[in-house]
Amino acid sequence: MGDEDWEAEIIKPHMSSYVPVFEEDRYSSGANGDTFNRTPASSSEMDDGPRRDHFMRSGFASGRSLGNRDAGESNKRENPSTLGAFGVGKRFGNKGFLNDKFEEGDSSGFWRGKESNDSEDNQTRNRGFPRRGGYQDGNDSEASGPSRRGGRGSFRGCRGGFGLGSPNNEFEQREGTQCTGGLFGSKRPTLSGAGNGDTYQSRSGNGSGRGGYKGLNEEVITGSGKNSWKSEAEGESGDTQGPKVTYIPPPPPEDEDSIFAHYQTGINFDKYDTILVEVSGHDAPSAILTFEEAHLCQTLNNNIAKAGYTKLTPVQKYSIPIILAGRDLMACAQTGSGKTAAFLLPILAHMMRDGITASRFKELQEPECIIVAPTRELINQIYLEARKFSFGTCVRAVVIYGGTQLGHSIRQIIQGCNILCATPGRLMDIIGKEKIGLKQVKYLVLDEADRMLDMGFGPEMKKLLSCPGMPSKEQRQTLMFSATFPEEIQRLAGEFLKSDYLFVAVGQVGGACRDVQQTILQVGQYSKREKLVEILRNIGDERTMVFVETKKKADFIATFLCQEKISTTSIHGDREQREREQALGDFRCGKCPVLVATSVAARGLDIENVQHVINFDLPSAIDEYVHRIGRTGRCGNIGRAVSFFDPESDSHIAQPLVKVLSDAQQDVPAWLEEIAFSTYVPGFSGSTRGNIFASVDTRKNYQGKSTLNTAGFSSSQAPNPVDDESWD
Ligand SMILES: Nc1ncnc2c1ncn2[C@@H]1O[C@H](COP(=O)(O)OP(=O)(O)OP(=O)(O)O)[C@@H](O)[C@H]1O
Repeated sequence: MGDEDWEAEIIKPHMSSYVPVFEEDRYSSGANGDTFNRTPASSSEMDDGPRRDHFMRSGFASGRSLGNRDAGESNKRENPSTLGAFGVGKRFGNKGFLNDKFEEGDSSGFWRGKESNDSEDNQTRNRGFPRRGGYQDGNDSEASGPSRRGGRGSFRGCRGGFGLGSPNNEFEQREGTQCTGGLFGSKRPTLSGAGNGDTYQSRSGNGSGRGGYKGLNEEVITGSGKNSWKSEAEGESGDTQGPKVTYIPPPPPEDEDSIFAHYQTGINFDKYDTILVEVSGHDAPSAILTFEEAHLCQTLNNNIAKAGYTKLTPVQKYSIPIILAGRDLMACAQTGSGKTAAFLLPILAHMMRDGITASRFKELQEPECIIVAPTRELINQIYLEARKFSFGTCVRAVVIYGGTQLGHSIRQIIQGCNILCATPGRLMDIIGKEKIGLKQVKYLVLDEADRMLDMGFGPEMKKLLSCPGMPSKEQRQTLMFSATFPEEIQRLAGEFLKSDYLFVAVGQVGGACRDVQQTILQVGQYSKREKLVEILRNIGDERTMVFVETKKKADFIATFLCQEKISTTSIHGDREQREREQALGDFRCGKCPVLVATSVAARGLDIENVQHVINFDLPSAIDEYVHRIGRTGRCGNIGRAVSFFDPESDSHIAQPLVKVLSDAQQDVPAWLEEIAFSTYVPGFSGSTRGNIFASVDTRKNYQGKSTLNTAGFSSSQAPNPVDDESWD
């Protein structure tokens, strides 16, 4: 299918065939083995350069060499300090790219209207304005950073934007209505996309394009429209304009086998011990080497054993004693290395020690612990972990998130709630409904903390902390975890933490997991689909996540792959929650071995046996790249990530990408280095949100020393006192 077909494809969505799954007559290459193409970029991978005009788009074969003669070569990086060479700043033959740049939506209208970026980060604002035919306007990037195609800078003004009246929450707030007090006084519909006129909404439901979805557990009711900034509560309870969400997620299985189901650690699990760990801040407790040293209660130890954990990961060795000692913590460790248990286990241990009694049925629940995460699927996963580790105790964990019936969330809570796992929008709604009181909160956890504090969720987090009853930071324990921690976000985080918080960095802050073999292929946008199909056919049935930059593209690529008889499903923010969960379920169980996803699935998701990640589109920010490829290569298992690099649109990421590859001791293609040189920016940060390569606790810029150790050996602490003034 040529690119000229894109518009036709999208304007006539495959309503009957969507959700795009082909189970029968499913393509099988028979290549279940290790047939993945790891050959460095060959000339055929290079000849997909930008086309001079639209006519040239027909047919994928008419590629043009980009003049990067060394594209077929790659350099094995032994020395991670490649970046020192960026000062050369020489230019290679890439400048022609710009001259015949093709604007993707020019003829199709698919991405027309660049100012109208409706990234999920931005939806709050964009949905405040009338839109027409969802496929004709705007870039619908879900990128967590500013969109690179057209949307660039569109919300830069929000940077560090605490206090802005216009929350830009990426995935969560989109479900509700809000912002009336902000820059954009309009409301958004409660159901994603439903009611905004997006023509393809109908694909998922009964064909009615406007608020027409009515699924098994859902109905759409138009509310009356009372003004309030609050996002979901009113929307879902019908107080405001917009449809009411009545989806009730199925309860998770209750049997012990399902609760403790887990996958095996991989061959590189023991190599975690060789990773350097840096602890900064003063009086850090020593790391522990074994679970026994944590002196957890018997029930917890039983649960740990049933979960298949026999050995601590580095982030657990350091974080568990720190949390047990009652200290605030910011911890940064590579994707898939066990951060969830690193905070859950000591919190549960404290709760058991404190003799938490089962909270009984009452209208207002006062949880001792609140955990927030940026996406619904992730918070649900954290909840399942909390349920697993608290099995057999009287600690009750509850999960609430957007896209589900508000009444269902309330019913879950009033049955008793010690640990509340929530997405921010739903949490604020429930607090607003006075179903949750904050007075008893002793532990506040921000998972994916850099995301939770950036311009998307930062304002919501601020609101949470200023809610009546929320204990001050001196009276609660605040814990932040992520695989990436841009400097700028670290500074913001200081506001939430006690001044003597500890910072644990396992390996390089913001570094990619070394168990993921990374390959970067130079592929022009019009050759991407062909290349994708080629790779997926080689992969066979191995589980693969394909990341694209926009929701519409996710639909399109999923449909395209189904047409190619590759069993595929998709997850993105314009899908109903029920569909999202179904898609994830189908992917998890292997029914659909290919999941096309936007950034909504980039962080935190822990899915067994994901062997490949393909970046069909590279993200706009390098931290996003690190999280995406971290969906594979988890817990010591080996994974592979292939990224299509289109010089026309991706050169901005070349430099940080080279650094991530070098640091992870991956091959760096010569052509990528050339592009990185030619786009050299002095003092580059690698992220739209500051330097993700903060190799250390940013306080060290002010205070001096920290401690460096390999995991498992306790550190000698002699750091200087923190400059309180900088943080409070
Ligand atoms: N000590 C351990 N022994 C065995 N398995 C473990 C251990 N710790 C964690 N795991 C498992 O490793 C997997 C990854 O853990 P987890 O999801 O907590 O990683 P993460 O560091 O939070 O990743 P991400 O940065 O992607 O969010 C999970 O399946 C978890 O159950």
